[in-house]
Order: sequence, then C-alpha cells, then structure tokens
Amino acid sequence: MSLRLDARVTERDVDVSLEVADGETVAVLGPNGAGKSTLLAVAAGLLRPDTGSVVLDGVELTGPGVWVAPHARRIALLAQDPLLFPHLSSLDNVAFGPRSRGVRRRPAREQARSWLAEVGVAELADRPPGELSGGQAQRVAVARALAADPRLLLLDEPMAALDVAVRPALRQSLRRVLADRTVVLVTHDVLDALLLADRVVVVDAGRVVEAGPTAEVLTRPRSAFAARIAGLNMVRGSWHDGAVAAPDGHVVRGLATDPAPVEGDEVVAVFRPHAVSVFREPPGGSPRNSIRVTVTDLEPFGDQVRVRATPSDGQDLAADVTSLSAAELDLVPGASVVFSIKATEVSIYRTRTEIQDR
Ligand SMILES: Nc1ncnc2c1ncn2[C@@H]1O[C@H](COP(=O)(O)OP(=O)(O)OP(=O)(O)O)[C@@H](O)[C@H]1O
Repeated sequence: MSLRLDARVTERDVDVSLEVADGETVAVLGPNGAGKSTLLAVAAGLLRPDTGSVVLDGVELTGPGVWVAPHARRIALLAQDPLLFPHLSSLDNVAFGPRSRGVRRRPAREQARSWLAEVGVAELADRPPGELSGGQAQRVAVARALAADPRLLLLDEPMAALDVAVRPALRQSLRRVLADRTVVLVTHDVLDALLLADRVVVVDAGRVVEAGPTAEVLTRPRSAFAARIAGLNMVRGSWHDGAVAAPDGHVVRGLATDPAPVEGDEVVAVFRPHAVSVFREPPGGSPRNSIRVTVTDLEPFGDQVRVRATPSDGQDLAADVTSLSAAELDLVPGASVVFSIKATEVSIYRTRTEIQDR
C-alpha cells in the first residue's frame, strides 16, 4: 500500500509532505518538537489537519470533506508505551485484532500464536502484560499490531522506552517483520534508520528539511540535524574469516549482531566518527582495525575537527579529533594517515537485502 500525506497544522506550525511507496519503510528523524508525532497522528486519523490529505493505496482517508475514522483505516500505530489490555493474556491481546475483524476464536488464537512466535515471545502467550518486561511487552505489542493485518504500520519510537541492552534484539525482530511492509518509523536512533529503513526523511521545526536513501543521508547529511546525529562510518564488504573484507582488501573486525553472518554474506561495519583515532603510522601491537586513508577535508565544530578521508576503495570515512591533535598530526587535505578503530566500537550487520532474501 502506498501512502501520500500532505498536512498543515497551523496551531503546531507543522507543514509536511511524505510519500511512502508500497512495501517501503521510511524513517522520520528530527529533534524534539519537530512534528514527527503530529505527522503520525494525521496519518492515523487522530488529528485532522487544517488543510491537506492522507491517501492510502489511492483512496483518500483525510481530505476536504473526507474523513475516515481511525478504526476504519486499517492503520496500526504503535507508540513507545505498548498499551496492552491489562486484563488479557499476551495471546488474547494479539488475538484481539483478528477477533474484531470477525475471525472466529480458535483461528484467531492460532494466528496470535504464530505472530508471538514471529517476534520471539511464543512462550509468553499465557502471561498478562503486568508480568512482562518492557522489551517483552513491546514485542507483544508489535505482534498485536501485525495481527490486525494493517495496511500501514506507524511506529513511534518503538525502542525509546527500552534499555539499550535489549534494543538490538528487538531491532533484529523488527527488521524481519518490517521487510516488505509499508511502514513509517519515527526514531531518534540512527541505527534504527540504518537497519530498518529504505529512506529517511528529516523533519525540523515542522518542515521536511532533507529526504533520501538512508545510507546517503546518514553518510552525507545536508541538514544540520542529520549532520549532528549521523555521519556514521560504514564499510561495506563480504563476511570472510570472521571479519568484513572490503573490496580494496582492508579488513574490519567488530561485534557481529544476531543473526550472525555466514561466510560470503554481504555485510556492513558501522562505527561513529568519535570512535576513530588518527595516526600518521599504524599503531603497533594493538588489536585495532587500521585503515590507510587520504585526508580530503577538515571541518571544525566546537573544539573538535571532523576529518574526512578516503581509503583506496573510495568508501569515505570520518574521524572526530580534537583541534589540538589535528594540529599535532599536521592534518591537511592530501595527507596520508591511518584511521584506527577498536573492534569493540564496531558493529557488524548483514545488509537488508541479505536478510530479506532468507
Ligand atoms: N496536543 C498538542 N496540542 C498542541 N500542540 C501540540 C500538541 N502536541 C504537540 N504539539 C506541538 O506541536 C509541535 C510538534 O510536536 P510533535 O509532538 O509532533 O513533535 P515530535 O517531533 O514528535 O517531538 P518528540 O521527538 O519530542 O516526540 C510542537 O511544537 C509541539 O509543542
């Protein structure tokens, strides 16, 4: 189902347009109060814009003289708070959607069981929400949203309330279940955008300030907000001998996330510019990743300098160093230096297509 949304909400100074193609996941990033939740509320039919329209699969749901009630839209909105029915078991929470669509009790429960298994919590079927952890409750909420067979899934920071330790596991589950669905995902975490979204839209002060393919926006951000949170380094390659082998021969080691890659998988190593140290010569005897690069650009910010550089295969990288060390290392465009990154600072993921193909 494709979505076309165009909304002006004067009271909130929000004026945004958004298009999501059939089967596409679009991540919406932006600072607090930017208008991200407002956008979701307009799509879900919880808020009527002053002017604008919401068109799902070619059918107008919101528009001049048109208003389809939220429950009749077949759009699921999943917020930070899972909002499960406290008096129902996990299974019955999930079966609620199919039941209210007229599915009989037994098949509804069977469907619910398979959705719980899909998000990895089959064993929690009989528990009431009061006996679930935050991460478990959020998984049940995802299962409930999917069991309702929504035409469009809206996720509002689904991982914000969770402990950072449980986010990677839920992210992996989402990665599986979001593939091929039409999804709008509001998030503050660039890793969510990178791993879950095909495209990114950046909203600031009620306006769309940047939009494009995820990898492009996160590696070459044009808006101030995207530049602040993104600038992630990505080294693409294939999984070989427990490390990422880049096309030009350098090897990056790091922490591979679940599900672990197998030999020959297309993978990407991700690390923040802050995690990169810069040397003139490779540091001896340390278990770090070392990549020989040529400095292309220096960009001061605060008391730091973002050093942009290219390895021989052209996948641009960035390092954040203090102005003092930039001066000590005599960094200038054209200088040949070594970017060094501890393996513990590197996350390795299979690329999206690889996941979807399985
Ligand atoms: N219920 C409301 N009534 C009036 N104004 C609101 C309401 N909710 C939000 N706003 C205002 O609308 C603007 C956009 O807010 P919105 O909640 O959409 O931003 P957001 O990007 O989701 O922010 P956050 O990341 O903090 O959740 C803000 O100026 C906010 O103060």
